[in-house]
Amino acid sequence: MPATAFDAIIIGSGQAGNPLATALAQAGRKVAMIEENRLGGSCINYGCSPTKTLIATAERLHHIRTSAQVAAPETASATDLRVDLAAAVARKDGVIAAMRDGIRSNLTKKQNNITLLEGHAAFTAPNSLHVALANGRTQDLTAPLIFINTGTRTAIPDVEGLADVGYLTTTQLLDLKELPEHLIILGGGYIGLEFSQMFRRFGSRITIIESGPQLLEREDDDVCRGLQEALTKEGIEFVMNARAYRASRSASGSITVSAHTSEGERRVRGSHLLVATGRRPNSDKIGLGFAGIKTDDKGYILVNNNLQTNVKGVYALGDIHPGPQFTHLAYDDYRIVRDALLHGRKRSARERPLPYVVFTDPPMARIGLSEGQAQEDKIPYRMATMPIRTIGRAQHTSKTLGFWKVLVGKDDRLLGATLLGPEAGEIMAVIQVAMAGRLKYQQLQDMIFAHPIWAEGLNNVFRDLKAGGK
Ligand SMILES: Cc1cc2nc3c(=O)[nH]c(=O)nc-3n(C[C@H](O)[C@H](O)[C@H](O)COP(=O)(O)OP(=O)(O)OC[C@H]3O[C@@H](n4cnc5c(N)ncnc54)[C@H](O)[C@@H]3O)c2cc1C
Ligand SMILES: NC(=O)c1ccc[n+]([C@@H]2O[C@H](COP(=O)([O-])OP(=O)(O)OC[C@H]3O[C@@H](n4cnc5c(N)ncnc54)[C@H](O)[C@@H]3O)[C@@H](O)[C@H]2O)c1
Repeated sequence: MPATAFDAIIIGSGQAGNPLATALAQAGRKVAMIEENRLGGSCINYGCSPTKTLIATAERLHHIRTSAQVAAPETASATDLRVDLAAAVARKDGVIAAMRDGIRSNLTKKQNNITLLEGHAAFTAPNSLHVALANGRTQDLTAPLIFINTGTRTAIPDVEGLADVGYLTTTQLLDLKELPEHLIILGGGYIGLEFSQMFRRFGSRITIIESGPQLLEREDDDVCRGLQEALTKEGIEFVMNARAYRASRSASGSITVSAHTSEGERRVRGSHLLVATGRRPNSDKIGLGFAGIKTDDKGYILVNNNLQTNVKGVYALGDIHPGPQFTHLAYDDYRIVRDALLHGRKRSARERPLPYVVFTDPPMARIGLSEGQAQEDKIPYRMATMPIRTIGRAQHTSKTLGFWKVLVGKDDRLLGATLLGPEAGEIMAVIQVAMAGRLKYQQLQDMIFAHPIWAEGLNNVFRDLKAGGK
């Protein structure tokens, strides 16, 4: 059969691809969207949304268990109260199914006229694709514009025996119906931390094995220490500086992970093992060689500031190109390409703010520079920290763990902030807006915030600014 010609083809129903398909179709382009798994990609099906939905269940359980902290009657002792994991997973499935249905209905809306193909796409030439459809058929397509939005999957580290012990990825853990008795987590990054607290609050014993000297390698030591202390208080165990080299399963079914650590040999035995040591790009099975599309040595597709690959008309959006991996950045990739193609407005993907939040309790949020980065880049700064417990709202709610850390430049404008504490992401957004508006710190210091909200802390956090970097 001859190839079907489109104006634009999108491979992967990710966070950039979905809105781009709609925008291009509404601008009159003939668009095809190809997805091999579930519409909505990782964020909706096995990333952000399912995780945060289950974290909400864990958080509610924690509130009930800790009700005595605010002198409310205790409804059950911490040891008695266990999650109904099957029900929690069913609730999560309902939430994400509704999101997925929303995407399907948008993509298949008659007036959008998007051709939705469910199957695996691979390049056969620079502007041609072959699709192995889920129904067993195949289809060839061509287009002058092709957008690769194929995302990532769990990277599996080189640990002897790992393949044989029946480890879990987050995708599998999110669907588990029976609570692990003791969950070992390989990796203390975003995923390791969020899942550790979720499953701890569900009632599992948790041990995190992390190869680095600190959690969250990009953050300042004091922030990582604060977060580790908070998680340790909830009973999460950490084995740091640990190089896992072997995994084995005993006849009774338990899993043992052996690791060399800075304090000697460690063996951790548990019932389940989650691998959360990073991601790898879904670029290995999409025929990049046939199109001549270049990648870095890890397989991430190289792009210029406008997200164009080295092949004319082919773009790479979202996690598949090198750089930080977040839904809000993938979505911004969509905006960059939409504006360039449909509105003649060019914006660089390199010059954009990078806000992010680790959804632990307390959460950790960051915008702009950390202290470590300011030092590394030799940027002059003044820095102040303020413990959460000094904020009125913290005292009212008994949520006193954490601190805020702010960096100010020579011109009194904000360079960055790292917040560890309740509603950290929301306060970070306030700071982000102040940075976008180029406000000086004194303006936040003197701003009237409603009493008694968390943001009131911004009146005080800059009080003890001191020159940093010495
Ligand atoms: C557990 C977890 C929690 C996360 N939590 C957060 C969070 O709280 N906040 C945040 O900002 N980010 C979070 N992320 C990261 C976030 O999910 C991603 O950054 C985001 O989804 C960007 O994805 P994308 O647009 O690059 O593609 P994706 O959403 O990954 O979509 C890629 C799609 O392409 C499809 N595909 C791949 N190859 C082919 C092919 N050859 N043919 C057809 N289809 C193909 C895949 O099936 C997939 O559906 C989390 C990630 C994980 C794993
Ligand atoms: N809240 C959020 O925004 C959120 C939540 C989850 C995931 N994500 C995204 O997903 C990405 C992947 O998350 P992740 O946690 O898998 O990766 P990560 O890169 O954040 O963390 C991986 C951790 O594993 C450690 N590690 C690597 N190899 C190891 C080994 N062999 N043994 C023990 N530890 C090892 C690393 O030192 C690192 O601390 C993140 O970078 C983030 O972009 C975001």
